[in-house]
This record gives sequence, C-alpha cells and structure tokens, in this order.
Amino acid sequence: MTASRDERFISLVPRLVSATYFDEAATAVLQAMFTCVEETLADSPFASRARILRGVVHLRPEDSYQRLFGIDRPSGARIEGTGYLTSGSVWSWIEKHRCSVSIDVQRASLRSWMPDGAMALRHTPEAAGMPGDATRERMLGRDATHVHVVPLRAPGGSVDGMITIEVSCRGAVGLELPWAECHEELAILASIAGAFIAARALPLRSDEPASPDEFLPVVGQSTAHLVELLRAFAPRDDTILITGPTGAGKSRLARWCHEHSQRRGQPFESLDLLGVPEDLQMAELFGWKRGAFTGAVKDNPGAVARAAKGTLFLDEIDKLSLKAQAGLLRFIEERAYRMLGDDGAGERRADARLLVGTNADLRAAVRAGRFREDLYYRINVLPVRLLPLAERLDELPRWADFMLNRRHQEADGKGTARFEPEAMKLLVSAPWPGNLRQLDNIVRRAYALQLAGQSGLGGDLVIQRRHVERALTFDSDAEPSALTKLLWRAALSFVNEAERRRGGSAPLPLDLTDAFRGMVLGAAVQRTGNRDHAFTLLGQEMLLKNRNHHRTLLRELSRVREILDLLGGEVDPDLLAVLDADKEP
Ligand SMILES: Nc1ncnc2c1ncn2[C@@H]1O[C@H](COP(=O)(O)OP(=O)(O)OP(=O)(O)O)[C@@H](O)[C@H]1O
Repeated sequence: MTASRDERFISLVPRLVSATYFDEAATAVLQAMFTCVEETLADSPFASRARILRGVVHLRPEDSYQRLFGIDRPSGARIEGTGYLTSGSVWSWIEKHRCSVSIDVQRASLRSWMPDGAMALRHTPEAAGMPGDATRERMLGRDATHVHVVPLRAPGGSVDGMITIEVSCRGAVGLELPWAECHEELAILASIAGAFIAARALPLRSDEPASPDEFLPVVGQSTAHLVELLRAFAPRDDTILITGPTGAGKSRLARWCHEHSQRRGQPFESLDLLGVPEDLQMAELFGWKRGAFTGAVKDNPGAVARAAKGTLFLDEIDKLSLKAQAGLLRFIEERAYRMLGDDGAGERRADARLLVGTNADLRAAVRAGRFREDLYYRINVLPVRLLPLAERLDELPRWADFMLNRRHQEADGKGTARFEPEAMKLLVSAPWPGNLRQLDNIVRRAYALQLAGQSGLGGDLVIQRRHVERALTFDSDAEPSALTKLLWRAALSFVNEAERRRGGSAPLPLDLTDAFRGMVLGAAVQRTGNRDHAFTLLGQEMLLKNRNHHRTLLRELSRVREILDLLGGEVDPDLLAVLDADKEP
C-alpha cells in the first residue's frame, strides 16, 4: 500500500465524522474514490483517453432507498434529477454476492470481484447482474462505457447500499480498464464510508427544500428525504415500489410521481388488488371481451390499456395470484398482453409506466413461494418506504390543518377553520394505527361535532378539544387494538421518564403506575357525571354496595396527585376538574 493510499484512508475518516449532512459524507467518499481511480488510470495505457463522468452513493438499507447522492466529476456539481444508475439487477447481484462488479457497458460483460479473491466474468446481456437494455442505453447515452460498483457495508456487515463510478473511455470498449489495480482500495474506502454513512441516517442538504404542492400538500422533515428521492425517480420510466402501512398515503404518492413525470397529462390508472378476487385479476388487468366469462356482458379494455401512455398504479401487489404474476411479468418484459376471450386479435401492446404499492414484506412472500422472485426483482428497481403517521408526528399538525380546511371548503364554510391548541395537542398524542386515512376520518368527525354544537357556518371555526376527544373515542371503539397501543405507549413513556430520572431527581418507582387506576376512575366520574354510575361502569358494584366507593375514589385520586406532584408539568384541565371537585368535602 503506498503512502498516498494510506493518507486517503486517514484523511477520509475526519471528513466523515464531521459530516452533518449525507451530501457531505457522500462527497468525501466520492472524492477519495475519484482520486484513487484517476491515479490508477493515469498509470495505465488509457491515461489520456479515460475520464470519470460521475459517482453516486446509493443508500438502500433493508431494501428500500433512503438516500441518493451523486457528483458530476467534470463540473463537481451535484447530479440533478434523473442521472442515476438504478439498475435493479446490478443491485440484486451486489446484495447477493456482496462483492464489487465492473461493467463494460457496450460489450455487456460483467466482472465480479469475489470476496475470496476469485474473479468471475460473465458475457451475455441477459447474465444475472447485468443492467437491462434500457439502463445500458441510458448509460451509453451519457457516454459511460465502463462502470465500477462497490458495496456499501454497514457496521454489522449487512450490505446497505452501493457506490457507482462511471467512466468514459471509448478506446477501451472490449478491453479491461485497470480495475484490478484499484478495486481493493475502492472497496476499503466504501467500507470506511459505510461505517459512518450506513449507521447514521444523516439528513440530505437540499438546495431546493421539498415544497408542498396540490398532490403532496404536507412535506415535513421526516418525509423530505423521500420526496427528494422521488423527485429523481418520478421522471424516469422505471418501476417505483412504494411500501408503507395502509392509509399512509401510498396512492397519493403514486399520483404525485405521475404528475412529476413526463407522462403528466396522460391517464393515471389505479387498481387496488385487495378488492379484486384472484380469478378476476387477469381480466381486471388486461381486459376482457364480451362473453369471456359469466357476467362479461360487454367488452372491458382493462387497467393496462386504460393506462396506455400514462401510469398504472397497482396497489397491494402482494395479493396478485401466481397466474396474474406471470401475466404481469410478461407485460413488464415485453409490454405485451392478451385480453381475456380475445382469441382472434392475438397480442396487444401498451406503453404504461408501472408504480406498485404494498404493505407486505415481499421478500418474505418470495421466500414463502407466494411471490415470483423474477417479478420481485423487476418491480424492486426503485423501492421507497413511506413511514407510518406515528413516525412523522412533525407533520401531523399540518396534515390535520390541511384536512380540516379541505373539509371546510367542501362544506362551503366561510372564514377559516382551525383547531384550538389543546385539541391539536390531543391529536399529536393519539396513536394513529390507521395513519392519514384515520386522521382524515377523525378530522371530519370532529368537524361535524363542532358544527352540531354551533349555529351555521358563519364565521371562523375553531375545533375544540372536547370534540376531538369524542371523535377519537368513537374511533377507538371501532379499533379495539388502539387501547392496547395507547397503554403500551404510556408504559414506554413511563420507563423513559424513569430512565431520565436515574441518578438524578426523585425516582419513578413502579408503584406509581397505580395512579392509572385513579385516572380511569376520575375519567369515568367525569364522563358519567356521577360517582355511582362510574363505579358501576367499571364493574365495582361491591364497593357501591358497601358504600366504600367515596373512600376508594379519594384514595385512588391521592395517588394521582402524588404522581402529578412528582412529574410536574401541565395537567389536563379535565383531570384537574376531577381532582378539584374531590377536594371539596
Ligand atoms: N397527498 C395527500 N393529499 C391529500 N390527502 C391525502 C394525501 N395522502 C393521504 N391522504 C389522505 O389519506 C387517505 C389515505 O391515503 P391513500 O389512499 O393514498 O393511502 P394508501 O397508503 O394508499 O392506503 P391503502 O394502502 O389502504 O390504499 C386519503 O384518502 C386522504 O384522505
């Protein structure tokens, strides 16, 4: 190892340590790699002919894109928009074999630098790991004749992404660029970077912060990086796989991608496979002719044909039957399909860009034999994950305001609509298993309750806390697991607080959780407006019978006071009212 290589390793570390943005960390490792490759090329027969075009860092842990950043070598500028190598097959090869690969783009050959030092050369365009025709064409279009790809390893050893270096050297087509001389050093640089980059989800510094629009009205810090990624992915024709829980907004995000693609203005067709029985999936996708099956009273072109020239969003793709998976794979590979019952016309073609959504773990479905592996790799080109609402609480107040104003406009309301601060606090502290869809329902319900309590839609509308509380209560009736989730969250908060106090102020012992009984009793007294009813509601008739319930309530509420004294902070006004009422003789 030469001194300059040592220096490169040593000088990279402090740059990575001090990086506060992903861009900075990625720039540091790319610059070190550029220098390494340039020095190697300078000592080779291609010295005067080869030039580096660009380098890109792809961070995709657990198989979904988290960050993407690239530098255009000649200008030193950040790569904008669509200029990224996004070959699903290269990624799947790297992930599986955990080794670097060098690609001769024109000759369609792929050299793998196996971890045991062996080297495998594969020559056909169809060979596993080789980028598909469209990706190769794109690379050649920007004069990239050779690409070297290095795995990005996380500290635990998992491969959490890759770094790609594109070189242009027309004179070397069919010849070996000197990757043999530098691939080890590049792998070490990537490993050093991986230890920092993959372990920390550094934010992306964007010159142009993600701005909300009609199709994505709220973009907070927690989704800004996702929107940034989608800005690069949306304009391409590759498939985007959007994973995320039900109701988180996958369909809307798919629509946003369509609106930010060249296909904007063309049809956007959405098919939710959850609602389509397996035996009708082929028909819904590819259409049918009249009489193709019982009930087919007239021709139906199918979702693929309706999406022609535009975009087709297939939600809940994991629900696709194996038969329909085969049909979809064929459509993706050849853009060809057959309509049900159309024996005469033969094959049809449609140019539709595919976007796919799921809440399931598709890899697990592949392992279980429920999802075709070849189809998985075809749709897993640009995977992104939409977080559940509970993990993007920074956005929640803006979503709630947006949904409230949307409802207000639908109702032709005058003036403005807003939540009072206490109502908003309640929304932020709720668990949201149903995500944005649930929030929308709650907002609509609270709006209706508020309207019912005041006359007409005249002036500004301020939604009060009690209406939100009632709306949430209705909702938790419909969602029995919500209480368990809330209890669990409360337990976690309790433990967090106990930890925070460790070694410092008064401890928070387990016994204080008894205060919860007092709070439940207090809430029941407040809700029923009567102690006897509250005790009956909570199954404590025995205490009532013995007329012991007043004393019990006093004792339970004293525990509540104890914990409030210890914790301090703001106390819910309703709880205060119960406590104050009990002070009176
Ligand atoms: N960008 C958005 N603009 C406006 N409303 C949104 C947006 N995203 C989500 N919502 C609200 O959340 C609801 C659920 O969104 P969406 O249907 O996109 O979720 P999803 O993740 O596709 O859910 P599922 O998988 O259950 O179909 C919408 O009906 C809407 O009320």
